[in-house]
Amino acid sequence: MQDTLRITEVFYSLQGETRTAGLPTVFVRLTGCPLRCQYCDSAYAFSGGTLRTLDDLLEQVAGFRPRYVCVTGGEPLAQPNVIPLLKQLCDAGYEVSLETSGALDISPVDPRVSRVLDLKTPGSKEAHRNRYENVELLTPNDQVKFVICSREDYDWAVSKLIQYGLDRRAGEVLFSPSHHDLNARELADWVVADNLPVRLQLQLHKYLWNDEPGR
Ligand SMILES: C[S@@+](CC[C@H](N)C(=O)[O-])C[C@H]1O[C@@H](n2cnc3c(N)ncnc32)[C@H](O)[C@@H]1O
Ligand SMILES: Nc1nc2[nH]cc(C(=O)O)c2c(=O)[nH]1
Ligand code: SF4
Ligand SMILES: [Mg+2]
Repeated sequence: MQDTLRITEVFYSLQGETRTAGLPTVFVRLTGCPLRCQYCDSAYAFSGGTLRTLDDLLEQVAGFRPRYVCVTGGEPLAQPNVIPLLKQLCDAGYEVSLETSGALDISPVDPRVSRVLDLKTPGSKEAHRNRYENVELLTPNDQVKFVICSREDYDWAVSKLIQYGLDRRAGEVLFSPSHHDLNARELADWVVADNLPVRLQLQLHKYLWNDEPGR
């Protein structure tokens, strides 16, 4: 029996988030997540999916001839075989990123991967799942993201930014409005008023393609 992963979708699109926003990227979305963030835009990946071998997945990714590959979900780290997948994607020469809730240990991830650690805010209703040991492991190749639902979430994110010196640990600190919960302009004005060392992130794919799966 070959190593397998449960996969919801593999698609080629423009990266809508993070430091590679706007760049053509292959997305590999793993099925299943132990969290239930109030705002989750990918709930269709909680169940279902198809069991795929690593070889089969690597071959499909190669068919797009990408430079960038983003492994997301669901929660990718909930499937142990994501670790060899990430290594093999790096070995194949792609620039690989991993989107993770940060509820699971990020230490086994290949150091060539840019880990995008989402620190869950109180507004997500899953902040109790944050594994703060992960914060100590961040390097300049990694990114930290806060998805912000309200002014209370913003104040909480600023307190974590200061408490952990996140802008010095990670290569990027991203503040993203929770789509439907918070107006992007309001968040932009707060970031400027407070002169924060963070990047406002808008989900480009939602402006381009609304909320369609596979885009
Ligand atoms: C769908 S999750 C999958 C990866 C992983 N489970 C996680 O939470 O990082 C990918 C990213 O989308 C963000 N996201 C989900 N729903 C969102 C929304 N309504 N508005 C803004 N960002 C959202 C998540 O917070 C996370 O940073
Ligand atoms: N275009 C596009 N960019 C993305 N970046 C992160 C995504 C995700 O769902 O994790 C995503 C997505 O679903 N689509
Ligand atoms: S951890 Fe990620 S996939 Fe899971 S519910 Fe939260 S946003 Fe959705
Ligand atoms: Mg998405």
